Amino acid sequence: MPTPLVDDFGREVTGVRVSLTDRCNFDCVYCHNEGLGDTRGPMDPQDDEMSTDDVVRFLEVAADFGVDAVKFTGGEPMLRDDLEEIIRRTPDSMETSMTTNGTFLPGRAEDLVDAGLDRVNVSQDALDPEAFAEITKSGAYEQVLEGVRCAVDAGLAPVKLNMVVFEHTAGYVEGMVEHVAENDGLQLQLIEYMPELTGRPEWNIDIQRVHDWLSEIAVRVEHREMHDRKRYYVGDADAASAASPDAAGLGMVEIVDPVENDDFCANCGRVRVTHEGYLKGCLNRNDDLKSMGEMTTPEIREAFREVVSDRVPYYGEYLVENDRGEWEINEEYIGA
Ligand SMILES: Nc1nc2c(ncn2[C@@H]2O[C@H](COP(=O)(O)OP(=O)(O)OP(=O)(O)O)[C@@H](O)[C@H]2O)c(=O)[nH]1
Ligand SMILES: C[S@@+](CC[C@H](N)C(=O)[O-])C[C@H]1O[C@@H](n2cnc3c(N)ncnc32)[C@H](O)[C@@H]1O
Ligand code: SF4
Ligand code: SF4
Repeated sequence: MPTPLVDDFGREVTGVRVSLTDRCNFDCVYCHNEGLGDTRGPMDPQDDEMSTDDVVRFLEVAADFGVDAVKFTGGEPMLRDDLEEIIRRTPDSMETSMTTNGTFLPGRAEDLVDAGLDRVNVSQDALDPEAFAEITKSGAYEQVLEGVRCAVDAGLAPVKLNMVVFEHTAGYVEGMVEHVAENDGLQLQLIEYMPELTGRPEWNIDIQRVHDWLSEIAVRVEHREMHDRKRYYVGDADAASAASPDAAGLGMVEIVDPVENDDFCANCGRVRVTHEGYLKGCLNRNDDLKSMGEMTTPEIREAFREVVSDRVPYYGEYLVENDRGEWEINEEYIGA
């Protein structure tokens, strides 16, 4: 296995997140679209998207640089008809996962597994059709639940449910935690609402309150190496001694809390790729986009080395805290 590249802050790059499209059939009120703004627009395939061959060539280079995991995302990655082919052609050395809104999983989940998909995260912000409709601007609640069932049936358990915690969803957190504790094959990922790219800071809620509550009810707590994320195991205390964290009665709840969190950024080892084929060192930045040119293998290699060498932690380096406790751009990077 090749040795991963390391950036100037000692962070090994072991994962890539590839946005396959910025099209989407939802219009979630909070959507950061992986840092690229609005998903609204035509739903048909667009000329600006990387071709199947481009994506595969990129993944081959990443694998040569020791990257061992890829996450396909978007927009809605399942709007790509060639998704199965991309997954089939992903290097075997990589763990292959996808984050999706779930609507297209019915009828396709098995094909994705056959193609080599290892894991899936499905966004589900509430167990309430009305709240779901208000957040996603879609009426596809039942379709998403069916999508989750199909993913479990196709062998993708544990399926991670992604829930953004913000003003509209705070009241549904407890119900979602119970839901994953009571149902085998599900895990929950509570994502702190990130206002950096969407505006609306008034929707923030204090994620520390969720940590505190989970610490009280959890039977076990772990730290994940990536981002130093906390994982809480909740449910039947007797199940705590069970060998598998997915044992019946024990649900795993992971918190993704990147906002103003320099520990999170200090443990961030993933490079991003936009649907148009630009490399990006950080979700929150658009001033570090790097073209891969015509996407030949040598050009991709060169751009990959450059993006890694230019990566900096967003909180703690790109943004620094001033005397008043406010985060401001480190002047080193202004106009960089
Ligand atoms: N700022 C920031 N946010 C992140 C990062 N990784 C994940 N997130 C947030 O968490 C959301 C969900 O991430 P996913 O792509 O579903 O999965 P993941 O948690 O990153 O990865 P797995 O746990 O391996 O499936 C992202 O869309 C972001 O909002 C990161 O590196 N930086
Ligand atoms: C941009 S979506 C793309 C994949 C797919 N369309 C989906 O919704 O799962 C990836 C993840 O980002 C999360 N997300 C989007 N905007 C966010 C924000 N402002 N803060 C935190 N998470 C956000 C979504 O909930 C989703 O889980
Ligand atoms: S489904 Fe995903 S990409 Fe689409 S609007 Fe919602 S969060 Fe954004
Ligand atoms: S540096 Fe921080 S904000 Fe940027 S992608 Fe990594 S964890 Fe997210």
